[in-house]
Amino acid sequence: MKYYYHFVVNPEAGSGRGLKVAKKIEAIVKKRRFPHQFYYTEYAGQEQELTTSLLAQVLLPWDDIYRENSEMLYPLLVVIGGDGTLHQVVSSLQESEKNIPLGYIPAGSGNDFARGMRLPKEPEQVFWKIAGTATPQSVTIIKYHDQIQDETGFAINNIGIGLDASIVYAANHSAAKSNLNKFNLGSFAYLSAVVNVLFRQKGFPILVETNGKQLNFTKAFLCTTTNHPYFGGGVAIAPTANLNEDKIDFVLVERVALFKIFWLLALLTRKKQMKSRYFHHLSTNKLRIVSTVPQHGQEDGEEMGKRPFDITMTTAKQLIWS
Ligand SMILES: Nc1ncnc2c1ncn2[C@@H]1O[C@H](COP(=O)(O)OP(=O)(O)OP(=O)(O)O)[C@@H](O)[C@H]1O
Repeated sequence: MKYYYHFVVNPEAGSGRGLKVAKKIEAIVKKRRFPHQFYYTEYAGQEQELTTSLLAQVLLPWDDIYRENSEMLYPLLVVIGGDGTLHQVVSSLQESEKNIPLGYIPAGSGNDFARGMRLPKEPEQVFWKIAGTATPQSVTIIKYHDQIQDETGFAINNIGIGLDASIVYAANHSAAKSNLNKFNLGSFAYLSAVVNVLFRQKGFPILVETNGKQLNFTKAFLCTTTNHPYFGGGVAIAPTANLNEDKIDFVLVERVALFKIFWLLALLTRKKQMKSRYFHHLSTNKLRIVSTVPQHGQEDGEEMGKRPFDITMTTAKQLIWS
């Protein structure tokens, strides 16, 4: 089996890193004469449109038969971009219910999914790993349904209600981001949003249901469901989570006095957060979270809006060429 590579690229990911990575990969596939085509997005959300048209025209569901067929030119979708781009493409693939695999070459600023997958750092190495793979691996992602909005979706990293989502919102809407992005200092906007929100985010009541048990928290602060350890650009919030297990991990941190939050952050940097009694963690394959007080939500770093939630999360499977 050989591949016809279909590269969907967000050139803007990682403040322009997407384009640089795509050019490196283009040099390889041209030199080696690998059949390929590049599709560059020109605006946010176009990656979904491109995926939908590739689904209709060229992509084929994976079947082990292809592996045996040396004459076969299998159409392989490869995403070059950050977590947000990957989120959009995977959502389109999942909605199609066609069991389509994809390769992923990270080029964002956070790259949490790539960390969870333990992909090599250099894009060329990631490409050669894809090119040398004969069969995709099945990884666990999150499927959700929100009862209130009757909305279904998928996440490749995490879904958060509360602190992390407020940070995403604040960073996206901060004056610092729009002024500083052109100098490549988006991370300053992120840091200032973190500090700002840490001071302002209040505790909120939340109900969690899993395995027939109900847990009530009166002062939730950070409430995140994840399928691998990392969030927020490399913070190992759930160190024991694993993409290859049919489980999702739920993490809740209670609102406590500010000095205790800084203590918790210090524990977090050493992956010792489990020691705190304000840190709660569980691993499951089905979870319902109810927040009647409107809170910001985020899915893979994309805003879900400020709203009440009654959200049920289960595991889903995505084939990754790696
Ligand atoms: N050509 C484009 N111009 C502007 N935005 C785009 C374009 N193509 C895609 N997008 C949008 O950019 C957003 C962010 O992309 P992405 O997450 O891949 O990059 P990033 O934020 O730099 O990386 P990370 O999420 O890993 O930190 C996504 O919502 C995506 O839909």
